[in-house]
Amino acid sequence: MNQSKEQRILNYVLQNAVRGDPCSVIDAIDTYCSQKEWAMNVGNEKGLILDKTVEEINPSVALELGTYCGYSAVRIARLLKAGARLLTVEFNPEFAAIAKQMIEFAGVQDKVTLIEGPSEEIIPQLKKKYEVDTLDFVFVDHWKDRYTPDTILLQECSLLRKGSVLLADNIIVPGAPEFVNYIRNNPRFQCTNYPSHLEYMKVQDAMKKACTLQGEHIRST
Ligand SMILES: O=C(NCCCOCn1ccc2cnccc21)c1cc(-c2ccc(F)cc2)cc(O)c1O
Ligand SMILES: [Mg+2]
Repeated sequence: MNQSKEQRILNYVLQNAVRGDPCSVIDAIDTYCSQKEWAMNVGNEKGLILDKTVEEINPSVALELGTYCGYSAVRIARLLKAGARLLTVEFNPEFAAIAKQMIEFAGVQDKVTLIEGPSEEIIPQLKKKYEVDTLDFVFVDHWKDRYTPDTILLQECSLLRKGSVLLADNIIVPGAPEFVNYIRNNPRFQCTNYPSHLEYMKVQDAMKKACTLQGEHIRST
């Protein structure tokens, strides 16, 4: 049975990166995916936008929707302060298995909880099963038609507070038009656009940051 692309990416990292060195893992994935086989990691250009957003927020509790091979989980986790944690959700079991090995090789496993399953099932479990109060940061990078329903679900589950920040990948390619429409017209969010390029390509893409202006509050009247 021949190997999957994701297995080849992991093998390349195991042979070319340094165990316990997250930056070498990130660089190895970017090298492989720009020279050998394209893959849907956020990549280095958008990765720098992700880094700056994480450093700005310095989150204690972060959520990622869409782990894939673990590239952005490693990117986020390497920047987290002692005691801070990242919960990352992956729907595809094969991808989750690859990501688990990637995260462990990078040495960030103590900061990362990898959860396998659909976001619409996992999000309502975060408070009770995963002992989350509210989320400081959410990186949204899963099915593009789930960006809006899951942003609504996060609010319904009282997981967003005043100041919680969402960062969404792929605003242009593959695109998340209904999310752009939803978040732009929602007074609860303050948005910022970050034009960039599709990972490893010269194609235009963008990320959108949405800051929550008001969290869960008792509805007056
Ligand atoms: O599709 C993409 N990502 C999503 C993966 C599935 O996510 C499924 N998934 C992961 C957790 C999770 C939790 N609940 C439900 C579904 C859940 C994605 C696609 C492209 C892309 C751009 C150009 C192309 F020609 C082809 C592809 C680029 C990206 O950066 C992406 O992120
Ligand atoms: Mg993406």
